[in-house]
Amino acid sequence: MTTTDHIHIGSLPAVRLRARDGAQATVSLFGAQVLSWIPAGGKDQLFLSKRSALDGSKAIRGGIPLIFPQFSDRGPGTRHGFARLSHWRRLHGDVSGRDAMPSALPPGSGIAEFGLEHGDPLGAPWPHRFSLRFRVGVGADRLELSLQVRNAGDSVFRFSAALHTYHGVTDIDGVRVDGLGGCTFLDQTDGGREKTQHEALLALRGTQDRIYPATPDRLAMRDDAREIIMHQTGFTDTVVWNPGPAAGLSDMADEEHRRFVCIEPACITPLELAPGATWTGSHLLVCQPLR
Ligand SMILES: O=P(O)(O)OC[C@H]1O[C@@H](O)[C@H](O)[C@@H](O)[C@@H]1O
Repeated sequence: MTTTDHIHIGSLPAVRLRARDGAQATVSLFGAQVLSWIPAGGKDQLFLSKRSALDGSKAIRGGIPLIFPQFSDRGPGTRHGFARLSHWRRLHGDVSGRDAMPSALPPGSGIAEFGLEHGDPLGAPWPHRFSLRFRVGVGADRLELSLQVRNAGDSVFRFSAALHTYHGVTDIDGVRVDGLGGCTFLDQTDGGREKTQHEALLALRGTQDRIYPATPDRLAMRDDAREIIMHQTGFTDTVVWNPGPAAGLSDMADEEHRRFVCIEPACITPLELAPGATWTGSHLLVCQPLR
């Protein structure tokens, strides 16, 4: 049986989805942020900082923050957009067939959909009429995420979007990212300079903040215990971020930077959306234990 429990994480209302095979995901309504993903028979794959605010006073540090409509400080609005700071609604009804992407989830998966519209409190400062739908599905070894952006107004708007996934790892030194060899990237730690990644496997050393435009739609992240295969559609770019030891983030404990790497499917250069048009970006994560 699939179940959905309404729970609280800190003081934030959240939904826990449980698939028939025991796989589960927890999604905070604050930000529609996935905070935990446990594949069937496995353990949590996501990092959540011990020092994260969990009361809606600021963005949650960990899980999968949903970035919209601005990436980082690349625009006049809220850093990384208002979606991660907004209170979303759980949408009811049949959500299984609505998505543009064919689902790779097995029968008996847990699925829920969340919505945010213009006019919702924090969306108000953005002067465009929009409708966001975020679908989360979990089952077996996989987590499937799909973000739909609709222009509900009568003029074109531009937006960026990303799924800022914090992959939990045993230790950052043992992490390798596969699939970005030969790709160019903008090195955010070096004034945004364009460089090429010559090595086939990316090792994470010190501070890393890279935007890879036009990435392959399949990447993999490996640490000592498992491999996470990532597929993205709609999202054209990938961001790889780890703050390193010197970042001094107030919502992260000492040494916690060693426990995650962010690999983010993204559209950094703003996309244009015509009135009535819809854009969909999807992300599929598959967890494979290493033998
Ligand atoms: O601290 P924030 O706002 O969650 O941002 C975290 C990081 O997010 C990454 O996506 C950016 O590339 C980094 O530059 C940024 O530091």
